[in-house]
Amino acid sequence: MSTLVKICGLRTPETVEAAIAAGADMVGLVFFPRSPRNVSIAEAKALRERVGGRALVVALTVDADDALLDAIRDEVRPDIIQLHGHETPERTAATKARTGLPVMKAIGVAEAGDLAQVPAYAAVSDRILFDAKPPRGAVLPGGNGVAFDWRLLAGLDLAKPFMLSGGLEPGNVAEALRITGAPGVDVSSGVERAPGDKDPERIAAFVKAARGA
Ligand SMILES: O=C(O)c1ccccc1NCC(=O)[C@H](O)[C@H](O)COP(=O)(O)O
Repeated sequence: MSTLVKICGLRTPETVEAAIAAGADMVGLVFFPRSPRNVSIAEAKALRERVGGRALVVALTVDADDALLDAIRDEVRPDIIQLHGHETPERTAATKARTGLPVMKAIGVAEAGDLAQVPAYAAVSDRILFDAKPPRGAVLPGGNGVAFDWRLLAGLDLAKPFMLSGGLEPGNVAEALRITGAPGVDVSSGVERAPGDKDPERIAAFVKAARGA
């Protein structure tokens, strides 16, 4: 089966079009004001309308309150909510129930022990996203361009679909897929010229490399 590809942190119509033209399955919109990839509700709504049904729209939130979740659900109408903060399994389940949308919970990985929490989240999530834990002192909980040891996921037996992220780029995604056997990959920094500035050529190269793996 073809590898699922998510391009995260898109902010402009041009880069949304580049991701779709490259064949991305999912486009991620970041709702986190401290991120250089942050979008307002109004900007996200316009991007969402542009995407139409050509890709799945993922709304990325970080410990969002109910008001923000409601605004995203009602105005942006994403296909999936990504939870990238310290949401507990209970909060993850409540978010799914409140929004009525599939939920993808991000789990930060640095060592094998970090995987102990996976069953609790897999029970209440539709999909798991394995990402590198942010480096000490990082401002962002994700989108840091840092990889973790992919061998930690080798042989993973998970009843839910999952995606791999963290430090992926056109030049290493095939190797990451070979080691992890992940059914999907997610990238942000690895397809940028600078934080928040996506490069259409790198987006195309990334999708091609992931699909060729
Ligand atoms: O990308 C951001 O700015 C961001 C901000 C706050 C929370 C999460 C964020 N990104 C999460 C993602 O899904 C990224 O695609 C993932 O962490 C991989 O990022 P990268 O290592 O830069 O490819």
